[in-house]
Amino acid sequence: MPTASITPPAPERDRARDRLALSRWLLAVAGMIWVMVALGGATRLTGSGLSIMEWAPLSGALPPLSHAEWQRLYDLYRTIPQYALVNQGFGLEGFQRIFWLEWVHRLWGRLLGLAFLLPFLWFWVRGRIPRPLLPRLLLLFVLGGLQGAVGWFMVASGFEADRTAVSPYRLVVHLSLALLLFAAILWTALSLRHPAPPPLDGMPPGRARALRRWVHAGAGLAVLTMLAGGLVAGLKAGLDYNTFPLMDGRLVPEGYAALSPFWRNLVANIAAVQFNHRLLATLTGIAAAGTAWTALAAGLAGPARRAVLAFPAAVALQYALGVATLLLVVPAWLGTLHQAVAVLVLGTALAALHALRGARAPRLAPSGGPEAAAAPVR
Ligand code: HEM
Repeated sequence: MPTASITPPAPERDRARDRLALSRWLLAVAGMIWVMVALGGATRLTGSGLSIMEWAPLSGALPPLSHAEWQRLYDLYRTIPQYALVNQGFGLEGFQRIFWLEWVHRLWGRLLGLAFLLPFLWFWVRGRIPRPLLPRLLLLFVLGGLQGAVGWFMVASGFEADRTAVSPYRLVVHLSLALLLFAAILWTALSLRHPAPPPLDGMPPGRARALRRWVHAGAGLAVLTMLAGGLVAGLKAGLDYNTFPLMDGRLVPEGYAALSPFWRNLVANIAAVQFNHRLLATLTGIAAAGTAWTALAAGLAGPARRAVLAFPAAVALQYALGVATLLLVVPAWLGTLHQAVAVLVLGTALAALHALRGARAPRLAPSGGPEAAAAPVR
């Protein structure tokens, strides 16, 4: 196994260059995760997710190359309830239509693994990865592999008797791990690129801390909204109550507490799950508005201003997309867009928090200087 001792440690002045190169690589990986989430949404919404009934991490990289192989996969698919209950008799052509998206989704996952592993090994062998960063990168790689396994665990739930879709809970786990990976990789990339927080010019410390609290609240609420959104998607709850803001003429739907014990409503009751998603989204919107108001009123300027204001803008867009998705009864393209923009919301929240690190601690070395380049990656 290669070690950092193969190449002598990079001289001090090269560290900033290494950090930039590492950050570019990780940003590209984060971008690929974003595409992966969008592909996952499209796969789910076009009913393609259960079309490949085998987990073959290596040999599955090749699509079926002969008629016999297509027929074999189609015959396998015909054994599951989704075929009998949803796609009965749609023929080999119909099967091929749903096959490709799932195949591309899995292929993209393999490419993502390579886009992480190969540059990682290259940087490592050349001694360009700061030592404290190594365990984090290794952990991220393991988590990425785990995500593949969780994906299969989720898909396998869709083959069970009487099921025509995957388990909503496994879907939420799969979505959560994707968001966690995206967040960790983006944060690491930002910390490599900007080891020191940007100055919060002209902002009194009290105001800066208040702003940071708003963004924190907004980011936490946005994450909860996303998890609730995963349940809405998993239970296909977007196909009911297609009015806004009322649900069946009421602000809180009548069947909110229909299940017993009560906690089951939070995860298994379509009315409650959809209402909770709307409520959390609205609270996220309020925190985002508070963020924008505080930043503008305090006259936040420079790069921190751009980073902070991008968050409320992304939330506003996502809110509007959510309402449109609901009113139009979840067309696949719009549902996919809503899922993809959720990642944008998370990304902008993290970028805003990253830009506001200076609000919680005294400033470190000036951005880009040698001391900054040697700073630990947080
Ligand atoms: C901050 C605002 C919002 C965020 C971050 C957000 C996030 C999400 C996420 C992550 C999903 C799940 C995607 C998946 O796992 O497949 C989702 C699904 C959904 N959201 Fe939102 N959402 C927001 C606002 C809204 C609003 C305001 C509405 C409607 C009133 C809405 C309606 C829906 C619907 C109907 C689905 C299910 C779509 C499907 O089946 O693909 N969302 N949302």
